[in-house]
Formats: sequence, C-alpha cells, structure tokens
Amino acid sequence: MKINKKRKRHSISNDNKYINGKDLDEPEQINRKNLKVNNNIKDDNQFSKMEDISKVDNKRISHKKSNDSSKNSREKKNGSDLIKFRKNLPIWQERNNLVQAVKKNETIIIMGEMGSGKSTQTPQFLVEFGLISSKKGVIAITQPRRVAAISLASRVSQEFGTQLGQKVGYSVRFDDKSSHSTIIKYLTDGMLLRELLSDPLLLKYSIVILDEAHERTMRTDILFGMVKRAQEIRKNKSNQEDKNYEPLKIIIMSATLDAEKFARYFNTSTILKIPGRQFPVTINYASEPQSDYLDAALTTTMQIHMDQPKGDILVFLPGQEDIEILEKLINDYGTSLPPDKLKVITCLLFAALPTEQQTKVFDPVPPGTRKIILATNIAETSITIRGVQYVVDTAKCKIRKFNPRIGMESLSIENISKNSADQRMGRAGREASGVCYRLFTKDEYNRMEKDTEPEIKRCNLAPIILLLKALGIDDVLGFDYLDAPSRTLLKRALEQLFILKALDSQGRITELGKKMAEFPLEPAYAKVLIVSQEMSCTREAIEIVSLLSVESIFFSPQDQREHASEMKKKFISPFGDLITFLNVLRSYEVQKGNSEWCHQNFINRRNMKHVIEVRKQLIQLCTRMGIPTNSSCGNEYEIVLKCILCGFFRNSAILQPTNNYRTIFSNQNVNIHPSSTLFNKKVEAVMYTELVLTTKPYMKNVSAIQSNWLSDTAPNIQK
Ligand SMILES: Nc1ncnc2c1ncn2[C@@H]1O[C@H](COP(=O)(O)OP(=O)(O)OP(=O)(O)O)[C@@H](O)[C@H]1O
Repeated sequence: MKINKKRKRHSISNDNKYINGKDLDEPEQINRKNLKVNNNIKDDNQFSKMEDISKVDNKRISHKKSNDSSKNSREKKNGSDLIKFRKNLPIWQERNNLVQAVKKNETIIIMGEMGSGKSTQTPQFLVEFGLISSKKGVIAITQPRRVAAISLASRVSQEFGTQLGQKVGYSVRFDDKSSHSTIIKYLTDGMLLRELLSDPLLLKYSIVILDEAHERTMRTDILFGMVKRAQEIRKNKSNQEDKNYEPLKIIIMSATLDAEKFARYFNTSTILKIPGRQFPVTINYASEPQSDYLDAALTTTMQIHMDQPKGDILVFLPGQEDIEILEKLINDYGTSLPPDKLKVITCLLFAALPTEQQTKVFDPVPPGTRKIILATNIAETSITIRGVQYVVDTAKCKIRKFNPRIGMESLSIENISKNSADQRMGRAGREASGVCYRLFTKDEYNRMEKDTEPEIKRCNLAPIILLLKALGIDDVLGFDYLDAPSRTLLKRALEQLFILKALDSQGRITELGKKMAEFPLEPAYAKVLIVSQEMSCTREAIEIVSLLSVESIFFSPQDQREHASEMKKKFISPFGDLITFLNVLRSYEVQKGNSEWCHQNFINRRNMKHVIEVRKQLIQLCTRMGIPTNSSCGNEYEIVLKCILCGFFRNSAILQPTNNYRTIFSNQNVNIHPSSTLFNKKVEAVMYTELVLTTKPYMKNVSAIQSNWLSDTAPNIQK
C-alpha cells in the first residue's frame, strides 16, 4: 500500500499544543489530493514490516477456553443463552468468593483480567446473593465515561431480563435512565460527585463500586476520598446504633491497577484476583518505529480489510481531527473496493460527539459489511463493541496539562502508557479470539511508562476544588488524596476561584460559588451563565458557551484555504471571533443546517449539530436552575462580551505602545492567532478563551474589548 507522504504531518512533539480540549496549533490540514490509498495493498505490504508475535515471541494472551463458538457468541442471546454465556465468564467461578469477601469486608479490591466479567457481573452477583435490597440501599457503579455507563447498563438490564431504567439504570450528564425501582445504577464518576452535593453520605447506596479505578481521572480521585469519608462517617454513626445509618461497602475494580497502593489507601487487605479471559488476543508489533501514525493506521486497517476474514476493526487515534481525516480516506477507499470484498462502514467515537451518535458504534451493520470504528481513548476501557475482532493501536492520545505558573492549559499528543496499550488490546477477544496490531515496536512498548500520570497531578484543579468546597471540604490542602496534587496547582486553583468570586478572601465558598458548583461546567462558563441573567443576555451567553464546546465550527482544507477564508468574510464581526461564531449560528439556523450550504461555506456541520445539542441541554439546565433563557439585550454585542468577560477576564490582554499585547494577569507577551478574525488588527484590549504555545504564545477565540470594562468586571484582579 502506498500513501503519498508529501502532505504536511502533524507534529507529535510537545509543541503541538492544545488548550481547553481544542487544537492550539493552526490545524495543519491535510492536502487530501496528496493522500491516496493504492488499492493494490499486497504490493507494498505494511506487514512485511510488522512481526507476527506468534512467530517472534509467542505472546498469546489466552487462558480460559469457552465452548461458545464465535458464531454462537455473535448470535443475539435470549434469556437462557445469556445465562449460559454468564456461566462461561471467568468471574462466574469466583462468585461465591466475591460475595463472601464483600460480606466480610468494608472494602475490597477486585483485579480481574479484561473481559473476565467484572463490570457486568459483580453487581448482579451482589443482588442475586441477596446483599442488596432497595430498603437498605442500592448499588452505584461508576465509570469514567458516559458511553461505558450507558452500554454497560443496557447489557446488564438485558442479562437481568428487565427493561433499561427499571431494575438496572444509568445516569450520565443530561441523561438519567433510572427510577425508584433501580437497584443497579451505572453512572459516570462526575454524576456520583454531583449526587454527593445533595446526599453527602450517599445514603441511598449500600455498595459503591468504583470501576476502572486505574484511569485516575480527577473526578475519580476526588471520589476515592469522598466515598472513603462517607464510609467512615456511616460506620461511626451505625456503631453508635443510629438506625438511620447503614455501613457503606466499597469495591474498587480494574484490570490494570496498582492493587497494593489502593489497598493501603482504603485500609484493606482483601484483593480478589480474577484470572483468565474468555478468548485469546494475538498481539502483532510493528517491526520498526512508524514515523507517521495516521499513515500507519490507514495502511494497517486497509490491509486487515483486504487480507483478514470478517470481523470489525477498532482503530485508536488521538483526536477528532485525525479521526475525521481517516474517516474520509477510508470512505474514499471503500468506493473502489473490488466487488468480491466486504463493504466498509465507518463509525466514529470521540468525546465531543453527542451521546446518540456515540452509541451508534454499537448498532449492527448490514450483512456483507465490515464496521471500522475510529475512536479516541474513550473506547479504551470498559466497553464491549460486538463484532470487534481487530484492534489497531497508534499508541497516541491527547494529554491535558496545566501550567500553573503562567495559567496556561495545553493538550498535546503524546504516547500512551503500557496500561493503556493493554486496555486497548483488551477491546478485542471479547466474543471470539482477536488480533491487536500495535503500530509500535516491542521495544517501544517496553519503554512506555507503566501508568498515565493521574489528572490530579497535571490538570487545572479549579473545577474540582470548587466542588470540594461545595461539598463542605474547607481544608482542600489536607484532603485525603490518593496522590496529593502539588501545592502550586492547588494555590493557583484557589486564586482562580477567588478572582471569580466563587471563594471569599478566607477561602470560604460564597453564595455565587455554591451556585456555580451546581453547574456541570467549568467555573468560568458557569459564572458567565449566572451573570447573564442580570445582563439580560442569557440566550447569547448559552449560544457562545455552546459554540465554544467544539474544536472549531469551520474547516479549512489546506488546498482551499484562501477560498475558505473568502467565504468566512461574510460572517465576520468587528467584535471578533465570538460574535462571528454567533453570526454563523444565526445563518446556519436560517439555512436549517443545509449540508450543501455548510459545504460551500466551509462550516463543520457535524460540530454545528453538536453546538445545537449542547445549546438545548444548557437551556434545560438554566431553566432548571431558575435562570430565564430569553434575552432582551437586542443584539447589543457589547453587553454580551461584557458578560463573557465576567468569566474570562483572566484571559485578557492590553495593547502595548510596542504594538504587542500583554496579558493583564500573568504579564506575558502574547499574539493574536492567524486563524482569528482579529489577526493583524490593533484594538486597545482583547479577551480570549485559549492560549496556545506553538512558535509563540497565541491567543485564540479573540474578542475586541475596551480596557475600562476590565475594572468594571474584575475589581479584585491581582497581578
Ligand atoms: N454490551 C455488550 N454486548 C455484548 N457482550 C457484552 C457486552 N458487554 C459485555 N459483554 C460480554 O461480557 C464480557 C464481560 O464484560 P465485562 O465488561 O463485564 O468485563 P470486564 O472484566 O469488566 O472487562 P474490562 O476490564 O475490559 O472492562 C465481555 O467480554 C463480552 O463478551
């Protein structure tokens, strides 16, 4: 297979920075004309460069055999098939031990091989052995991602033989499918944290299962401390024979965690190991390092398609941009397949996709078709996508980091850890044997870090500190962290919240802070929405927050950049990017999202649909919070920008006599990014939502403001 490598590649070094989940770099668009797949795959066989692990190191991950043939396991299972299926899971043999361990201990740790049945079976065993009754309290089982919570709840409700939302349900942001009769509730870690706001001791649960604990998201780390605290308080109360309090059991689960460390933290010595998985996965490593992960992913995927028997393919990529490029290439390629080959259908899975589009990856495809799923690491843990037999792993992911010194957040493409690579491999071999194609060498694997650094050690802590304060944890420095964050990170978060007036000068949460904490949004965005009420511009504020929830509402292919920027001109506002985005949204609605119009105007239709969805959810949220969502500012954009400034005044810069912009907060020289509508324009002051470090520090999403607005909105700014 030949791929024209003339195109400009993404740098995957540290200078490829992102901020707030978006590309910080001017996106290096691929010249798609230059990037072609030659159908004659076998002529230039990528796998001549890949070693078959079965030949070179015989590392087959295979333990327990199942009697199910792959054909049978693919068939839709009715009740008795599902029971048979459950009995074949490795965890089934351990169910007595598991239940006894939970009965005897306050906390246990379950370390089980991927696919052994932890996430689906553990809560069912607890119910089946009578440990749960809705009187005593039900089971909460957390997942780091909503797609996992939803798909696990669907599967378990099927196995349980009830409708989703009844005995088995889920709760994720903006979507709750649980009821009074729910006894097993899958929920994201963020949702359980939110429940703590109204139920600080989690009294409606008698068992909390923290699944995929190795992921170490910031929210999971805070949950560890909060759940442990709730357990201690409940234990003390029930020891004092207070009938209102039942003890709380905690179960920590993962295939790839440091069990000893968790055992020490949770004061337990009960670690249950579940050996074995149902089906083997063969691992193929690249025989030499791949200089271009996207080319390697395309080549490998197409080679599997041409050479390997049917079975769906799951490809791991670092982000939306790469996913969309590969989607286009595979679809182009799919149109020229020989008639005797399976057709291909691509499905995408990344965080910014609306839930109903994310869950499309689980839909079956027509016969004679191979599904190719292009996913970020959100497909890495927990989920089973039926039919996936091949995993292609680029070893890349986006890592978010916060530099507390200059207050800048970045998101860069980096290598994953060994544990991540193993989790990715574990998405195959769940219904039949599978193959994992690692686009890196065995040596590279050996050199990978064991674990990804926990978010709490590298991210902006402001959202989580606000939540802790709202939960009544005043001493955030002394909180019982599994791994304590650095003091600099903590100090910066406290400072940020003080400046937003979410905390007072003593570090106590204010009424405004309490209200902000109720929004499942970053503090700055929550503040904008709250303030918008008194400024009568809630509608516009919601729309701008929604427009900022996607990487970009425009696309500009490298070979059509000039044309694209010409087409963009009609939307441009002298107020800068945010109001320009609003203009695009207005036109998009007039055009009813017409795809031809989007195409002609270089508008990213998929992202616009997401914007509309987020807007709908924010309108519901504000209504629930008692904030009227109408506006009477009559398109007075100065008012709208002043409102945004209330959340983002930390991100403002003043034009200097030298014609440079200097940030008011960290006093550094910054530049307007070339993609901004204000590029090369000189205005007295600007506000931005992202700061990007590439060749220079660049501001993105820039708006023109007046410097006197700053003293009105931010009287307590400290340099
Ligand atoms: N949504 C689903 N559809 C079909 N089969 C499923 C589904 N979810 C789980 N399974 C089956 O149940 C098995 C056990 O899944 P489960 O998620 O409980 O394993 P696990 O041990 O938690 O895995 P991991 O550590 O990878 O999350 C899977 O290997 C798969 O065969």
